[in-house]
Amino acid sequence: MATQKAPNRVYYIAGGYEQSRPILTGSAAKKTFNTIPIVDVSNVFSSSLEERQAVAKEVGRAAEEVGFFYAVNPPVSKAKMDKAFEAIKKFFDQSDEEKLKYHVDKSPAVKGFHPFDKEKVDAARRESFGFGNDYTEPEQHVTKVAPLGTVHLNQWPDETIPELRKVMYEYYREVYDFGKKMIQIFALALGLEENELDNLFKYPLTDVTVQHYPAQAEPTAAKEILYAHADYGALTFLLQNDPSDKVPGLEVLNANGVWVPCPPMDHAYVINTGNYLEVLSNSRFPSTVHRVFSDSSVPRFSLPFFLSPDPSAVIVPHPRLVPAGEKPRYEPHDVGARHVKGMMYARPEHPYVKKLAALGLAEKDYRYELLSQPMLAGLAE
Ligand SMILES: O=C(O)CCC(=O)C(=O)O
Ligand SMILES: [Fe+2]
Repeated sequence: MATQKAPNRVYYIAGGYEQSRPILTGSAAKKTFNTIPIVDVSNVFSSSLEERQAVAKEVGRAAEEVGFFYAVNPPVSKAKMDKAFEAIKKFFDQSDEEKLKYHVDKSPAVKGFHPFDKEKVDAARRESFGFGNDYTEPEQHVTKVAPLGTVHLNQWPDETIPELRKVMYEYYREVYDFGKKMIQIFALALGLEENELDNLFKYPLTDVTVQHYPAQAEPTAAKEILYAHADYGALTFLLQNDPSDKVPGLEVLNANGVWVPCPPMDHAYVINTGNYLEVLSNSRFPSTVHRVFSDSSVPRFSLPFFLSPDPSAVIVPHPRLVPAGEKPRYEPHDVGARHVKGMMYARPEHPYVKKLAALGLAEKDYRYELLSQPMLAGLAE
């Protein structure tokens, strides 16, 4: 974080770096969004290409102008969304001792429970529980069976809250299918063939990271409880608290440096494009900056599903989206290598990261199997 911040600029983290932009007012203000668009996605699985194209057109407009939209009528069961929230609340309600049994330090891919950061007393307070792609789990065998030598990445409280794994997977399977379908919708939105991006998302990296921002005993002025950032993956599908809880929170930054509220909407997703789609689209679909801003007078839960390309994929601006005679705006992004690098940067104290660092590998040799198949990487237990 920079020490000196100019009052007329907004600061955020994007692409792993702190960046900033001016707050533009009066005649300097640009034409930009002031609300989050709403797209009815009930036709994404329609058998009619025309109907899917119609959704894609609206998605494309929202992605280009805002980078965020509410997806109403998604093909994911409302009851499954509700059950996922209920079970996860039960998880967070447990004692610290119980929750710490699933500490992210115990997973080579940093899945599990992430406690409050005790050192940052005055900063944003949130704890989280995450799981994602782990093809050793039978629940994911419909997608892929892990090759020999793959270790468990996820951690589940099967003994204390057996329903957590069950309901999370019931939810996951639906949001996963929706996510893959949305990749096709985004392909159409970019003027590509519907299945043209599918080979980049065959066995994608996924993360469901449930966030819990507890209510604070002492009321404070509203502040950033999740720092301003742009998402790293391809697409994020966010569910927030039940809107009847009246918990505001998410805010999206427009081109004038103004924060636009994006409060919960009943059983609707907030979908936003992350860095990989920004690269793929040669910046037509920006990865828009957002934050969580709240006075923390009420607890807040959020349930994002992060979809990234396959760890073996290398993402480049699609050749048909780079104007003739121009250079692509981005260098190739090696998904697996970036994932490992990002983890090593963000979690230098993680026991597994320390082992990895001790190997002294060159960044070009980073690959996802270093996490999922440590034996093959020479990191046998
Ligand atoms: O908690 C939220 O609603 C936002 C979460 C988010 O932006 C993120 O984890 O990237
Ligand atoms: Fe985010």
